[in-house]
Amino acid sequence: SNKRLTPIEKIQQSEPYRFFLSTVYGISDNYNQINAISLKEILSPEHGQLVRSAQFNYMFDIEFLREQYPPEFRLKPLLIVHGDSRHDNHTIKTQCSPYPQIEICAARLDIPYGTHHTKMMFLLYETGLRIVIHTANLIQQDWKQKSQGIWISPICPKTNDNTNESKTNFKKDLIEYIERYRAKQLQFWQKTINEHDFSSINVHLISSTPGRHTGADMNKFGHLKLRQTLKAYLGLENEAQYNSAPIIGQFSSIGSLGPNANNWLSKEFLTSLKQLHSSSLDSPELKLIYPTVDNVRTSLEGYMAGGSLPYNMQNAMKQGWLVNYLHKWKADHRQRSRASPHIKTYLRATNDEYKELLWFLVTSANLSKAAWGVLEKNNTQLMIRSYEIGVLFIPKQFSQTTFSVSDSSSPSFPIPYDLPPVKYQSSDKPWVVDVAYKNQPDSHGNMWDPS
Ligand SMILES: CC(C)c1cccc2c(O)c(C(=O)O)cnc12
Repeated sequence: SNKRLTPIEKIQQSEPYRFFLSTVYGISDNYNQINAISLKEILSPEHGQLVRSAQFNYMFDIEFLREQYPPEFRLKPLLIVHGDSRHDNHTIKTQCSPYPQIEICAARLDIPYGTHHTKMMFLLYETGLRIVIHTANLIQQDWKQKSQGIWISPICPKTNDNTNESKTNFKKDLIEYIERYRAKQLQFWQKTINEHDFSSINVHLISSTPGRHTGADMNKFGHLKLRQTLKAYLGLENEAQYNSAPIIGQFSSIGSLGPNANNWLSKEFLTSLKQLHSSSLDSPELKLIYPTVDNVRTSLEGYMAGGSLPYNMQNAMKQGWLVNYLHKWKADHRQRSRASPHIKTYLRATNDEYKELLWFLVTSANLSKAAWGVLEKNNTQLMIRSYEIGVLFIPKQFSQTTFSVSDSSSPSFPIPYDLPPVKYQSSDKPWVVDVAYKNQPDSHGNMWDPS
C-alpha cells in the first residue's frame, strides 16, 4: 500500500520486535514505512510530552540534533554523553555553549585506543521512560542514505516498586552498564531507570565497557556476556541438530584480528557466537558481511560512503586470510543494497536455507577485539577498550522456538539484508578507507583519493 504511517503506527506495526532500519532518502517511500523510521519520527511529539533526554554517541552535530527535536522540546534538559577523545571533545563544548539546557558528560576512556561507540537515547516522557539503542551518529550524513539499525523500547511506566525487572534482566544490566561510567551526571538517569517498570522489555542487553574484567565481572560485558546469555537462554531441544548451523557477522569496520583466524576470530570469538550447551566439534560456518569497493562505489552516496567504513590498509594488509570469510552487502528485499551499511548485526540461522533464526543481535560493536574484548592472562581476564551497546533477540522471549525469516504465519523477523549472503567474487575487494580508487568513477562521477 502507499499509506504513509505515523510514527506511532510505525511502532505499533513493528511489534513484537520493535527493530527498525533508518529511512533512506532516494528509495521509494513504500520501503520507508514498514520497520523503517527517521530520527525526527523517533523524537516526534506524538509519543508524549518530553520532560528531558540523554543522547549517548560518538559523533555529534548539535545543530542537526536540535533540529530533529520538535521546537517545543528544544529547551528541555539534554545530556550529551561522549568519549573524551581528542576527536570531538573541544568541538562538543563549543557546539553546546549557546545552550544552557545542554549538559555534557565525557565518558572515561582509561584504556588507549578505546572509543565511546555506544549509541543510545533515554527519552523521559510524562508517561514514562523510553530507551532507544541504535547504530547512527548524531550527524545528518548518518541518517540520510545509510542502513542503520534501531531498537525502540515501549514507554516504561513509572513505578514505586523498583523491582519491576524484565524477564531478560534488562533493567539490572542497563543500570550496571551506566554505573561503569562513574559519572555524576548519570546518577539522575540511574535513579530514573530504577523508578520505571521494565517488565514489558523482551530483549537482552549486550554491552561493552572499557576495562580488564575479571572474576564475576568477566561475563558481564563483551563477547563473554553474549556467550553466557546464549548459553543461559537459548534453551534448544535436541540442540545437536544445530551444531553446524551457520553464523553471520555484519559490520562497518574491522580491527586487527591477528595473523590467522585461530588467533581470535574462529576460536575465542566464534566460541561465544556458537554457544550451545554442547560445545560440539562441528565448527559452524562463519560468514562475514562487509562492503566491497564496488558496493561503496555504486552506493547512493558513492565513495563518500566509504568515509564511514574506516577499515584501514594497515590492518587489511595483515589479514588477507579474512577475505575468504567475506560476503557482499546486499539488501534488495529492503531496497537498501545501495544504502551503505553502518548497522552492525550478528545472527545464527538454523541451517543453510536461512528460513529460520536461532537468535539476532543488533549492536554498535564492529568486528574488533577493542569492541568485543580479548581474553588475557591465561583466560582470567577479558580486556575491552570501548563502550558498546546492543540488544539480543532470543525466540524464547517471544514465545517462539525460532524466528521465521520468510513471510510465513508467525511474525517474521525483519532482517536487514538478503539471506543467504553472497560471497565476494574473485574480483571483489573489501573497502579500505585510506587507499585511492581512481579507475572507476562512483555514482556521482567522482573518484576517491584520500591523500
Ligand atoms: C576511525 C574513526 C575516526 C571513524 C571514522 C569514520 C567513521 C566512524 C564511525 O562511524 C564511528 C562510529 O559510528 O562510532 C567511529 N569511528 C569512526
